[in-house]
Amino acid sequence: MQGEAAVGTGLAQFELQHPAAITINTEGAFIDPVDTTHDDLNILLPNHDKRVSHVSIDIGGSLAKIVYFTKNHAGRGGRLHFISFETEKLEQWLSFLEQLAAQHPKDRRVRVVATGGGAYKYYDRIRSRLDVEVGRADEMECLIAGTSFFVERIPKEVFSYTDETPMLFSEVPGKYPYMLVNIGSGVSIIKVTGPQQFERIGGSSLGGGTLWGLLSQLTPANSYEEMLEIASTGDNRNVDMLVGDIYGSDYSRIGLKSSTIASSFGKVFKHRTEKFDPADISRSLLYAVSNNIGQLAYLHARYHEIGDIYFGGSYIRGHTQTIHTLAYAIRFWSKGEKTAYFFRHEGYLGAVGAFISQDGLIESPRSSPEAE
Ligand SMILES: Nc1ncnc2c1ncn2[C@@H]1O[C@H](COP(=O)(O)OP(=O)(O)O)[C@@H](O)[C@H]1O
Ligand SMILES: CC(C)(COP(=O)(O)O)[C@@H](O)C(=O)NCCC(=O)O
Repeated sequence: MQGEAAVGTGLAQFELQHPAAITINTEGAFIDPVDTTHDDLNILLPNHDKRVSHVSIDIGGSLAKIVYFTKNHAGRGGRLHFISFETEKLEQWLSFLEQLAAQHPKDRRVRVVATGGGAYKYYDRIRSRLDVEVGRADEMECLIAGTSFFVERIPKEVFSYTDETPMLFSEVPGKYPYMLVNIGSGVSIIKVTGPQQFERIGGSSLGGGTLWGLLSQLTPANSYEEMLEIASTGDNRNVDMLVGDIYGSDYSRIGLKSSTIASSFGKVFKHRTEKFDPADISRSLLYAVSNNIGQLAYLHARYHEIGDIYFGGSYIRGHTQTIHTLAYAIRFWSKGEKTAYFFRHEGYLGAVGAFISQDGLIESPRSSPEAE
């Protein structure tokens, strides 16, 4: 992020403040309106004409996210593609990378820029399987670079949430300092004070892996999507103990409405011989994890005097109840003083950061100066 002045100035080039940076021409960039599913949101780059000879992959604890560029056959520009696989299904993402490498012009070999823990864990596997150059880029640096790229360069990427307008594309402040809360398998909270200037100020092990892990034991859901779907039909009041269940009404003296959750899963113990509905359980746990992250985010933002909080990570997955819960938690605790922002490509901050940073080349030298 280049500071307030850079936002909305229509600057065509995105350059990381980094010696190994590459330039992506983002003039006229937009999210393809034809792509309607959450997983298939290509970004069109109508003016990027330079050759791109690399792909990036962010290999996290749960998902491996890939970003790659294809040129338009007819005319200028091209598109950025986004695709993810479960990390443990190694064969799937390795063979996808293999296919991408095979499609590349024979005179220029593709390079892989990898980030996330798997860039270390699976480094030898990727190298031996693909026989390509593999560079590694730091996960936190990539997250911040990707955030800047999306915030500054991609219109209608970042949004805030209100009940009336679940995706509000108002002017994004884009100023420092801001806080990034990345909800992947675990949660990382990062304070960003300038271009590539950041500090990881907190984290939590209660993140996406927790929700998905517990629900895969407690419900018959076979996929994360299925779990989110059933969560949206559930009623958490059958599982959670509300203020009203304890007081019989609001507890207005300390500002708690009767509908406020007093204790997540608090009703289960009393009725432990009953079989609870998986949909109610899913919704309750989704609220519990999201509320907890929302409150943690607020407390960090308050302590560090930060007003703008960006939430990333595949945990969110465009799911309205999750976004609502996080946005509500920030609004409620900050009494409307802080704002939560979300991304349409929320799971790809790190992968996009790796794509534009090219840090990995530090470890494997460039084969050609024009290769990007
Ligand atoms: N298809 C999916 N399979 C498993 N988990 C998913 C899926 N889609 C979203 N998630 C959620 O996203 C989390 C992973 O988020 P991500 O940002 O990719 O983190 P990581 O880098 O740790 O893999 C999972 O723990 C889960 O909560
Ligand atoms: C170790 C991690 C940075 C790895 O990133 P992830 O694969 O979860 O996206 C993340 O899981 C994390 O920050 N966990 C929380 C650790 C803690 O602060 O308690």
